[in-house]
Amino acid sequence: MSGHGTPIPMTSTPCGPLSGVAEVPGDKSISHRSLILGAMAVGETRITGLLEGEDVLDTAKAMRAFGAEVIKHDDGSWSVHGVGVGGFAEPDNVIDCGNSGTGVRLIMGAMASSPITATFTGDASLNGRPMARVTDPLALFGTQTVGRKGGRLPMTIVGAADPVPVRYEVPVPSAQVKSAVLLAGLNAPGQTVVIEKEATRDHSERMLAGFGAEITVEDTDEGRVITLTGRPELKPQVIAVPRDPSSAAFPVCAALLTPGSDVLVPGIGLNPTRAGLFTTLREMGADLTYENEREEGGEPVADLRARYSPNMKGIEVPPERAASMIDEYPVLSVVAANATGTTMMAGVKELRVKESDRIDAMARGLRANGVSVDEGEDWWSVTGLGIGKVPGGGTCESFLDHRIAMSFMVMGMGAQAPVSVDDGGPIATSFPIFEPLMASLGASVARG
Ligand SMILES: O=C(O)C1=C[C@@H](OP(=O)(O)O)[C@@H](O)[C@H](O)C1
Ligand SMILES: C=C(OP(=O)(O)O)C(=O)O
Repeated sequence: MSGHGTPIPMTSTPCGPLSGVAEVPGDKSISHRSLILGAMAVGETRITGLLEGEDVLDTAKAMRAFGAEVIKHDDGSWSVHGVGVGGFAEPDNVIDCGNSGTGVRLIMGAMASSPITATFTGDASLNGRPMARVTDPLALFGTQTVGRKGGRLPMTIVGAADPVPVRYEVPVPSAQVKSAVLLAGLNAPGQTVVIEKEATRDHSERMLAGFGAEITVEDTDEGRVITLTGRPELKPQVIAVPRDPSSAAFPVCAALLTPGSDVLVPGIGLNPTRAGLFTTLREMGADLTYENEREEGGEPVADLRARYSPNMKGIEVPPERAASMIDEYPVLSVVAANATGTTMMAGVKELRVKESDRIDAMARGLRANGVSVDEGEDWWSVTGLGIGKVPGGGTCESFLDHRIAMSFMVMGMGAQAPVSVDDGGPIATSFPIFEPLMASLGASVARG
């Protein structure tokens, strides 16, 4: 539950070379879904590689509150004893999802078509984020919602006693909205159809199929049409969570920026709906290779090898790539500052409603460290200074946002003077081993 504790200032000092193997934690999106779908299956789902970050641990707690048994074993694996679709019990207290948009939005969907009531809250960041994007489609199933002005948490959802299936075209590119509707559709009789104009991460579709739901995906002129048949009996699964590409982004980018570096980041999920950053970095001229490409647990996986890349050039990132790298723009902007020429990032309005307004948060911190940024409502551009030329020396606000804090720590590694953040506490939401992992590669990230 980020944002409840004392701020943890952190400073990253220029370093290099970084070398070694960076074993980043499990994928956050797949971890949330493993717990939620496990709770909606009948029997025991076994999970290895679960991300034990605060966001996912809050989802584990929530699944217990809805009646599932969630256990961590001594060998580090997890079990979820599910209650079946439609089997959720009414929680006897408020569900606190901490800092996690994915957690709260998916759980709202999962409970929406059951005759129970639940109240959701989060930290100051989450309580400022828009929830109408989820509660609007959930109302079509028959739920009622009472929240704060502007559709903000804390919010109570009265689940539909007699849910009806829906057909819904998602108005914003959001896998969270898509997934909330699909999860609600599980307990509605008949076919729920979700249409997305732009493809977003497809873990829910893949995992629902894995759990035995009847689900089809068609690419049509309307967009991706996903059809789910309600009221399946979900079968428990054995899940090996691949390592998170969004976490891999930090050691990868750090290696590109620090002289002499050569870092291997093994076992990274390279689902094409997630891999946009790596494509972009290669277009910029990064020395980034995929080794040992394979399939694990229904997801494409590879070992990433990143080496110091002194000759990267700014590019225009195609807007249609945005969804596949939406969480990676903050750290991309740090790489862009170390490239030559301008990097233009357009079609990224969604960045303004994440844990922070990420365009604003990065622009402030980049400027405080000597980098020029231009911005509009749905675009921003960074003027590259060339490798190693970012002055640094500034302190950045992290705005309760893990990705902002980690991006500025990476910036400090390749800058001319140390870079500080006012609060690195939120890093524990998605990457609890960030500090020891970066230290093991040779980076100098210190508290204070
Ligand atoms: O579905 C998911 O697991 C996620 C979807 C994305 O959010 P949006 O759906 O809001 O784009 C992403 O930013 C988040 O970190 C995880
Ligand atoms: C946007 C993110 O997470 P969430 O929406 O789950 O809070 C993220 O992890 O970058």
